[in-house]
Amino acid sequence: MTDAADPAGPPSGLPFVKGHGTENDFVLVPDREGLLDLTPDQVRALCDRRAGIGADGVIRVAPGTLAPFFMDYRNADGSLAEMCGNGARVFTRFLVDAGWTGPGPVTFETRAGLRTAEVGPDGDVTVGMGPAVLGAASAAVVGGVRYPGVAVDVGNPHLVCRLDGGLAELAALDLTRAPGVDAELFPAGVNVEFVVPLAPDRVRMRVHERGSGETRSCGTGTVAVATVALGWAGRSVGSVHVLVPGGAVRVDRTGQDSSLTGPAVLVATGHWTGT
Ligand SMILES: N[C@@H](CCC[C@H](N)C(=O)O)C(=O)O
Repeated sequence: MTDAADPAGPPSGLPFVKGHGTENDFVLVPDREGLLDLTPDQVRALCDRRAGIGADGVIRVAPGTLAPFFMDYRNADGSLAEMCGNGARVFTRFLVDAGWTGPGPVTFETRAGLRTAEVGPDGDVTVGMGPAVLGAASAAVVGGVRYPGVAVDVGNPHLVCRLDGGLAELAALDLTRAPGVDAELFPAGVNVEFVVPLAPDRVRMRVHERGSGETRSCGTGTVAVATVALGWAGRSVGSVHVLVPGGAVRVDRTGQDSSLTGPAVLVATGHWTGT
């Protein structure tokens, strides 16, 4: 019998915490000393929903060089990403609940730069998401149908496509495979959002994430979508409620910068004894 299977013995394996933000789920690996070197194979094994813990991505909670903490985010396929909005909320929830930081604002490093986040009185977490910058017009192809869209850089790449066929068209999209995109415009891949406007300040979306497939939510994606949706209403600032399969978040855009507010929940802790 191994230690991990023996309730009387000390736990062995890699300590982890499982959490999610609007059902975009993550395995967090606390690494306070910055000693761990996660391999792409380990990330894939942790994210495996049948043979592992199961998640859309892995977040190593590590020390930063420009700030006390570094959010080291990896997609489920083992690839690195610059930023993860839902992950940033869950990362903040972990830092506060674990006592690594106090209840006030906390600044941490991501591959897209420094971000500041805070747990609000209602338990929701607000993250300063930095600039969201509109790019070129492009399109995504799903099931042979071409959906026009626009590129948005939120630190990571997005393509936001508006659907005019309403919620039925959104629900019918087959996102089990990656949408076809312009590989020259997106040489490092892209996260693709499909959006239906519901009101000037309310939209519903689905997303196919680079490196993870269809997920129940994407925080950077909601910021990209809100930026584009405000433009449809002839605005560049304001608040947008974004409904995703896993819940709802609010994006507040002030100038080029945005903040993202929504839930962040830790659901389990344990020791991973896989390889
Ligand atoms: N789910 C995340 C985004 C994660 C990274 C993305 N898949 C990429 O490769 O850019 C979010 O909540 O923002």
